[in-house]
Amino acid sequence: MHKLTLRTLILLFALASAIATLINAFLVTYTVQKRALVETALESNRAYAAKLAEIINDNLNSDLARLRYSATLMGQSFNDPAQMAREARRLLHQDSSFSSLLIADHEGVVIAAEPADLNITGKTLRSLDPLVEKRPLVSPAFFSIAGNLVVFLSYPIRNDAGEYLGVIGGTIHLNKSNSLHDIIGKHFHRDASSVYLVDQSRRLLYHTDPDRIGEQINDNAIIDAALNSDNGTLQAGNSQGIEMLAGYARVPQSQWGIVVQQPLHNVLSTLQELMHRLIIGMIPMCVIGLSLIWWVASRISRPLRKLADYAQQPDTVDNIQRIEQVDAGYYEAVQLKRALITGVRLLQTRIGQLNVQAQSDALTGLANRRAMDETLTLWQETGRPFAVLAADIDHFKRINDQFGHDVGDLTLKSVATSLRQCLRSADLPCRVGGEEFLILLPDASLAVAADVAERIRATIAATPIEGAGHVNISLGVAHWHGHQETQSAVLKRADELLYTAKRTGRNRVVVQKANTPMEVPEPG
Ligand SMILES: Nc1nc2c(ncn2[C@@H]2O[C@H](COP(=O)(O)OP(=O)(O)OP(=O)(O)O)[C@@H](O)[C@H]2O)c(=O)[nH]1
Repeated sequence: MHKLTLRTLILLFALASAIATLINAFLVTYTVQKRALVETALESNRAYAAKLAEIINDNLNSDLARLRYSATLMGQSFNDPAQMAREARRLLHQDSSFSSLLIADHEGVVIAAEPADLNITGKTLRSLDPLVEKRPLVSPAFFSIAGNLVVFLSYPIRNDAGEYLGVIGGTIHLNKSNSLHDIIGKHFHRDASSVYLVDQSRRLLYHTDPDRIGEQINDNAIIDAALNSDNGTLQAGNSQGIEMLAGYARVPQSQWGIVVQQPLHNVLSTLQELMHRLIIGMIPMCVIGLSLIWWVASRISRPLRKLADYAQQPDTVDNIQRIEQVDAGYYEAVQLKRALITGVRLLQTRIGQLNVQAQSDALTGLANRRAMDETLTLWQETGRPFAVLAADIDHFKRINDQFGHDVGDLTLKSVATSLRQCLRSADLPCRVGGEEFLILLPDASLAVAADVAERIRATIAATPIEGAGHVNISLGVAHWHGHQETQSAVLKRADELLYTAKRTGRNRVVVQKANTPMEVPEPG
């Protein structure tokens, strides 16, 4: 049997739709939120990088401005080493921008340096670019004469006649606390993000992780972008292969690049947390929704289910009543119910007709032997007492022979009509042979049965038949005495009594003697 019910189908469909809708909503929400978060993170990193680049640039410009002031003074007293040393000391201690100060002549030989313990006076500068360029410069990172990783800010010294005399420069020690650390470190305070500053040669001047300062980084798309455009954003893998959301900007004065970045997974973790909460929050509504669908599905399917069940038992006696009691509730079920009632009625009527046909004699419409046997079986089971009349038309052969078979048939029908007229509705007249009849009289005593038999005999004798005139009938009357004898015994006895009636002159009734069930009158 097919187990898939309408309710299950509705539920499965509703469940599938709900799941598909939720997944779709979930995916759309996730995608839109992810894009928004990524774009926001990228833009915020870019803005922060641009701001840092601007501050660093301003800082470098103000450092160079201080060097210019000192260079102007030194241009006037370049031949006075003591004066130059004083100016270098003053400048170094003016603020904490530089880690050291030095003045070199036009060949790059250090003629004064602060702090004095650097011991580099008389040595030649490592980076000779300032001497070649003869303009204010910010160098890439390099290892100084003193062995420190530094950047060198320099300004040319000229006398009043504009003659180039040498250079004054300040170093920023990248591995020690310095102004860049102050600027970037002070402003930067967001979790899981990192910021770094690279020079033109891709060397780290500052990094959130101090151990990485001085490291040269090749093959990094974010650094490429930072060194080659003013500012922008990029989602790319870093040198460790971690996907990063980076904002970058270039420091115009030094052509350094500053990068602010955070791992993509870090940005998305908040979104995942959000989606997790979304799912948890949706569960109660899902449960309520599905319960509602379950209830509605039950309401929709209940009448159809009942109608389907009842449709499987169309010939059950009270089926129509049960179908009528189904609360259909909506148009389709109402129509189905009506159609089912009509169909079942039709079927039952037809079955009834077939039953009648199967149990009745086609010529007379009386019950046939099968119907009689069924009735007797029922009475046997219930112990219902009855009397039997065995009847036979007298000289019926002659009617056939004399008037033809059609008149014979007419005679049989007429006798059947007379039998019905003489009987109660509970009595059962049966045609069991050609012109032989058995009449069962339930709950009738022998005396009553004898009266009925006589009434039948007289009625038939008095009823003229078209084409045949009057016919007579002989009857034997027996009574069943209950379970001490079989039903076939009482039928046989009635038959024998009929035989007696025939033998003793026909057109008569012979009745079983009272209280002698097994005693049958001898033929006279
Ligand atoms: N017309 C007609 N005749 C039938 C039918 N069935 C049986 N018969 C005839 O009924 C006749 C019965 O004749 P018999 O058994 O000799 O009995 P009877 O002539 O009635 O004589 P008794 O019973 O001794 O009075 C036969 O001629 C059958 O052919 C039927 O359905 N229609």
